[in-house]
Amino acid sequence: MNLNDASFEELLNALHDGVYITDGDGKTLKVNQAYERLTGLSGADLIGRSMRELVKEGVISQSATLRVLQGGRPVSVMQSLSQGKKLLVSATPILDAGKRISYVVSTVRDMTELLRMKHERDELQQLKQLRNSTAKLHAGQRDNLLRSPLMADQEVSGRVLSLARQVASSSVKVLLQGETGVGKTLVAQFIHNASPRASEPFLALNCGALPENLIEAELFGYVPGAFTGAGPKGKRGLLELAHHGTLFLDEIGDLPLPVQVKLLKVIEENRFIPVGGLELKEVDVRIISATHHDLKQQVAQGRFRADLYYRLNVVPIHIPALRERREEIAPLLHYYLDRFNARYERQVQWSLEALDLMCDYDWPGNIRELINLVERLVVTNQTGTVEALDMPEELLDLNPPNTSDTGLPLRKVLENAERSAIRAALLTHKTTRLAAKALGVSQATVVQKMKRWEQSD
Ligand SMILES: Nc1ncnc2c1ncn2[C@@H]1O[C@H](COP(=O)(O)OP(=O)(O)OP(=O)(O)O)[C@@H](O)[C@H]1O
Repeated sequence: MNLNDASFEELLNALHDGVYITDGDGKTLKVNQAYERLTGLSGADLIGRSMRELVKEGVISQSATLRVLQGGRPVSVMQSLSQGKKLLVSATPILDAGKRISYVVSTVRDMTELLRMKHERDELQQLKQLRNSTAKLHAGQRDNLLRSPLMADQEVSGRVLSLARQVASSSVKVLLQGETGVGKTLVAQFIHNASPRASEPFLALNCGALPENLIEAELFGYVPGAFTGAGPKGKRGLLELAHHGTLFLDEIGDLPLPVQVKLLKVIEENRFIPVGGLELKEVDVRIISATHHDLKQQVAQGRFRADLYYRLNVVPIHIPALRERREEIAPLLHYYLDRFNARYERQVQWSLEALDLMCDYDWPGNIRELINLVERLVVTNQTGTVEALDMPEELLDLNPPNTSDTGLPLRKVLENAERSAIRAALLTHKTTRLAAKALGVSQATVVQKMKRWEQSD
């Protein structure tokens, strides 16, 4: 077929991709209409012109044709046009009988749409990962807990959960206060799940876990090249990813002051500018924050902005420490024993002595500490029953001895007397609980002393 043939021309113009044909010296012979449309260049200005000249004049930025003429092999290059279009140019040499290049045929494909779709897919992936990492925070127990929140029938937790349910329906800002491990994240997620935003993302950020610049990048996102090390594609911030949903800001008391200023602005205006960007982004995000600090005290010390404190603290919910709701310890112990028995296919039980000790303990790490201990006791148990003596040191050390008088002969005498009294009581009553009762001391005291003797013997 002749290149100037009308039907060849028609065929070229029917193609969706652009086509650019040169001869073996790089002189332009043909371009199709799709090429003109994609590049905005006119065939009339190109035909007959040498590719070298066109590149020199800046009409074409990167020429795949010239590379083919130099290397003799097919080449693909990505061209960026000033309107933001991205074109994939693939050039192929056509050889004559003497293996010399007689034509170079380039096809030009608009990748803008495809790249946009890929970018969207990447962002979706990023969002999914964020959701997963948030969900993973609670080791898979969260969903069940949220559907039928445990301890809802207990006085203290019942009060917390009913307040949480009340505030769920509006987007009012809630500040959750309580020690580590009391269930702040769980309550935040419970509020989200009971709210009209339930089907939208729930994303969490621990403000104490990252340095200032990274917190900013996480919250507000950044544009490409915003700072050294910024990804080439930029990144959407949690505020944008949580659009229509809920953003849970844990350890808000650790938020650096400059970021507090920016967050206040977002709360007041519902919009923000990503790091290094110029464009304002509008967002609709419910913010729930949490802290184990006394934020009011931090305000007084100038470490937390008063205006932000009042904005975030519209409804304060205090979640008491586990030792302030002791009646919940035993139900939690049974609940998590069942969970870990099922997970590890065990049938471990609590002895009454062990249960007593755990119910007397103060649990400084609250429910998280309780969960970890139950898991450890289930996994390491050999006999099917967790006994008082299986308890870790910190649970037994309820009445630490006054070490200043160790070594006194009188102490030794008393210790020996105690030892024989306890041994006798144990022989008679069989369990530490009953022996302690008979001796008029707490079970913990008996267990603690036995353990210490065991170690010193
Ligand atoms: N009422 C409850 N019933 C059962 N498990 C609970 C309950 N409340 C919290 N938990 C569990 O206790 C663990 C700690 O809870 P959570 O992470 O919500 O505490 P937190 O106060 O957010 O802790 P931190 O301040 O350290 O982030 C989680 O595994 C959670 O599922």
